[in-house]
Amino acid sequence: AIKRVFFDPLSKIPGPKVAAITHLYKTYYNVTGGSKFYLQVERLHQKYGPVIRIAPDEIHLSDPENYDKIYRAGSKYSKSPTFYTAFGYGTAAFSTPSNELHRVRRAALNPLFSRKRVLDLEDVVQSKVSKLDQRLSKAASNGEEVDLHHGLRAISVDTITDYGFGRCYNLLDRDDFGTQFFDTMRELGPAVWFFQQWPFLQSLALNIPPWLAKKLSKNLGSFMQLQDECRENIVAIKSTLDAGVKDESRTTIFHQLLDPNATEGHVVPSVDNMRDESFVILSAATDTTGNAMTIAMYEVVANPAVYAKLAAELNAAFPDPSVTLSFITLEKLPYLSAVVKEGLRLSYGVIGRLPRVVNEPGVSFNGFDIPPGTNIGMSSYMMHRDPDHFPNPDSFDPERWIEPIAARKLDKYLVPFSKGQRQCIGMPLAYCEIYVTLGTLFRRYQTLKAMPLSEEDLQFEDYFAPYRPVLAKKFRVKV
Ligand code: HEM
Repeated sequence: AIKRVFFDPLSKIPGPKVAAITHLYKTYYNVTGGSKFYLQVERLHQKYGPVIRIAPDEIHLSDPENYDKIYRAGSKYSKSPTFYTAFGYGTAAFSTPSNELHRVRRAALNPLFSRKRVLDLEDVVQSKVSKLDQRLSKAASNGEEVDLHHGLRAISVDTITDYGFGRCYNLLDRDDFGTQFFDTMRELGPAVWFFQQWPFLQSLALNIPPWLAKKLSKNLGSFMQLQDECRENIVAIKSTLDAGVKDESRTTIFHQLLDPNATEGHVVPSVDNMRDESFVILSAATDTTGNAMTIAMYEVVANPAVYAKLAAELNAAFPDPSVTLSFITLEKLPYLSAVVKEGLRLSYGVIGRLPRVVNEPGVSFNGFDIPPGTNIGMSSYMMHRDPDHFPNPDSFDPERWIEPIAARKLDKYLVPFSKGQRQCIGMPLAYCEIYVTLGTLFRRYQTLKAMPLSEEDLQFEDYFAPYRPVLAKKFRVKV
């Protein structure tokens, strides 16, 4: 403890002494009180300034001008192994600390998630939105409420499983929009904080026999079942390809990864590695996109002036409410775009920090020298709420994005997808989903009423993606 506080190369970095001494400091905030370490980090910045020490080997920065120095194309910073290994996804593009391995894996997956490919497969997104539209229309006839919290998430899950895996989970067809799937993802969330603190727990958890896991928790059991089904899907695609049978199905991430010529240096991963890759993509696509759509829709419905302005813009662009609203037309609408940006700003993508490792010969931020090997991170939560760029940051205010020159300057500080080489690969798909969903639903439904939510209901807990508290009332509308 004395060494870490007084004789460590990070000793001069301000912060609480207990955080300098032990990782238990961050674990405490991560696992108690609903996982709100991101709020504690904000409080520490208010107290200690723009560079703070949040763990024996970890620094957090709040000055928005530093973001592009860490998260940029060609950055030599690599992902923090201690942070990302705890997700348990081995060599997946998301979690691998190695920039070299990441470059090859990412290059193999890129064609599937390019903007061109998204435009080619826009029908997949349109078909999911159309299902939710039908559910709303039916609810309108029956005078029922609709659970949009889960309905919007079901769009993300059905889109990625259809688009990426070629096997749609069809949550939009279920009466409750597949609530159990989301409960499962949420239940597994806190594990990552325990695994970071005590890595042996991760080895134990990964070696639990499936029969025991199913007995321990219904959600864990259903997660393992999803994994088994995913594995079977990969094996089936692999056998078809190995047998040289012409595969008529659409290219999936598995076709892409099974192709030894996918990109230079690509080595076909094992079936389990591919299953991990697909699960990481599924997790990455679900609550991030779901949160952005939920926040944007809730705020529009709760704010009559915003709702009226958006409806007027959509009515003018699409005089016939029954047509298919194309993504490329929707993304050109200035007010809808401002609503989308506010939805992304206040849903944060990943709410906590994205730790990277400082490489040789070290670096200096805001006058503090930081040695190589230190974990360093910033967060969209702090970026998106910086009052210098986003005055009154908690207010959902599309007007801040309307004046084009001011908006272009603000774009630099909007980082829900992060930036640089480890930026979200699903960004074009996410934009397509968000625009088509908001555009279609707000063109068709202009008198939605949100069931009231309290401040507690609207809090976020940090399980990498932000989650509403288990007991919070969720976003429901009366049509
Ligand atoms: C609004 C929606 C989304 C947001 C805000 C978002 C945000 C992010 C962020 C911040 C990262 C960087 C994480 C880090 O540095 O550790 C990331 C990475 C990633 N996201 Fe997304 N994401 C969204 C949707 C999606 C979708 C639809 C997919 C499906 C393909 C996806 C797949 C991924 C993957 C695979 C990575 C890892 C990329 C890499 O390291 O090369 N995301 N996302």
